[in-house]
Amino acid sequence: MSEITRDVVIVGAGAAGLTAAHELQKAGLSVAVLEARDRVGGRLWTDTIDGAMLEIGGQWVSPDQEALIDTVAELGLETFSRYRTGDSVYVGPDGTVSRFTGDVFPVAPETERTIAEITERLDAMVAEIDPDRPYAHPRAEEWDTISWDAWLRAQTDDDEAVRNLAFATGSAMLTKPTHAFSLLQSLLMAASAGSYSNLVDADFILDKRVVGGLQQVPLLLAERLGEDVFLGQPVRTLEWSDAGVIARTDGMTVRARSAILALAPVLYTRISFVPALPRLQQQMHQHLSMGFVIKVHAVYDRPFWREQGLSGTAFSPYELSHEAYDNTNHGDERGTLVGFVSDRNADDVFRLSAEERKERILESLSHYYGPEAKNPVVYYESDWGSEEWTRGAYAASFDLGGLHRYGGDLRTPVGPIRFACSDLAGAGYQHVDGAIRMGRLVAHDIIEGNRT
Ligand SMILES: Cc1cc2nc3c(=O)[nH]c(=O)nc-3n(C[C@H](O)[C@H](O)[C@H](O)COP(=O)(O)OP(=O)(O)OC[C@H]3O[C@@H](n4cnc5c(N)ncnc54)[C@H](O)[C@@H]3O)c2cc1C
Repeated sequence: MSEITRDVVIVGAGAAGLTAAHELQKAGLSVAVLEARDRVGGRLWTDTIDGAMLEIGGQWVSPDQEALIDTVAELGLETFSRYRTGDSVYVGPDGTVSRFTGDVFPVAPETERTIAEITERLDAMVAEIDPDRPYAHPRAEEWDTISWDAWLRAQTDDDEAVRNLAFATGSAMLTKPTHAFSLLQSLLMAASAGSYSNLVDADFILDKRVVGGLQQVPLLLAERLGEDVFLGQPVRTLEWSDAGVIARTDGMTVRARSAILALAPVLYTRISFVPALPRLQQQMHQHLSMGFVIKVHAVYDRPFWREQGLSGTAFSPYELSHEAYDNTNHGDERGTLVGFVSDRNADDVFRLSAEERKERILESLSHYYGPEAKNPVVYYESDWGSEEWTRGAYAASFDLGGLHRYGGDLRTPVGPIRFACSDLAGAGYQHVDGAIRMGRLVAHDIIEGNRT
């Protein structure tokens, strides 16, 4: 059992924790980062599976994600654009496959008009939301007590319009059924990316990737921190008082003046707090839950869809894989498709055998790209729901009514304990950018506190 003393102990070596640690160290404070897994990066994980480099976790960088863009540049990493030459594909309610360009789905003119009108309304509402304080909007309570689905259905009885509008923040982002979260939560998701229109624009939100993989961000940050990062050290107990904290793992004890909890909020309950966290936090944390999505990787000997003039971008709220993209690695001759199976669809396919699940998912991809999609040379499903130290994907959000009730308290420190995670962010919410912003924010709070 080793025992060390530092200024700050950071629990979790994801993008948020490592950013915080790095900022604190630059300011001259000593840190220890305790990580449960035997690797750094958390929800960033680049690995080689059957000879193919895959982004098992987060990968895309969009132009509004300035904190991530700065970090990527500062670490000397290069980016490349997602392949997007050619037509996108949309599968309609009766299974009809249509090609289109731009970000307007090829639906009937009346449905298109309805989608455009509601999008305009949503953009206006999103413009009024401060992503750091969505709960402060004068209509926060009203908007937080109606589900995203119910609000959309109150705007129009055009089911195809509702499904297309719903999935941008539903299956594609919060990855929960649209009856399970509020309109306000949906507006926050959009506000965190600048507007609802930005969120539905795949060319914006899924713009660039990092050559060699996004996990290099945490790997390089950890390299700078050197021996201050301790792997395989799940924090079991956190004793706290005004005098400081004592974090205990199975093999280590770290005494520090402050602690940063840089883990998904659904995992706070895995730590025994001594004394217990205040009533408010104990209640609030129960109203946050993880979304659930399977990220499916299918690698082919060549990007065959490009030969048919397809960009690889494909959408359908009626398909098992509601969206899919060309995810070919930089400079790779092989072609990779990435598809996503979200919320209840993910539940359903995980009830099948692995073989049946693969068959169903590839069948869905073949509706977009043709029968060749059924025969990848490498097939892999990112299954974050089974990861003990994450328990879902992409991130956590409040259940219906939780955001206006608890949002204002989410980041409030408890004694010497601060909270940082992408799931608590405003701008960049649920994204790596948000994790970096939160890491910087809590680090600067501690640095400022030290000066006064
Ligand atoms: C499949 C998938 C695809 C995604 N795609 C994108 C994308 O394209 N672009 C994008 O920007 N974002 C994407 N995201 C989201 C993004 O990856 C996350 O928002 C971000 O990486 C979260 O960083 P974090 O540091 O806040 O949390 P995490 O990465 O979850 O880090 C928390 C760390 O804490 C550790 N930990 C937990 N409990 C303990 C404990 N008791 N003791 C010690 N350590 C503990 C965990 O092991 C983990 O390493 C995706 C996520 C997933 C899962």
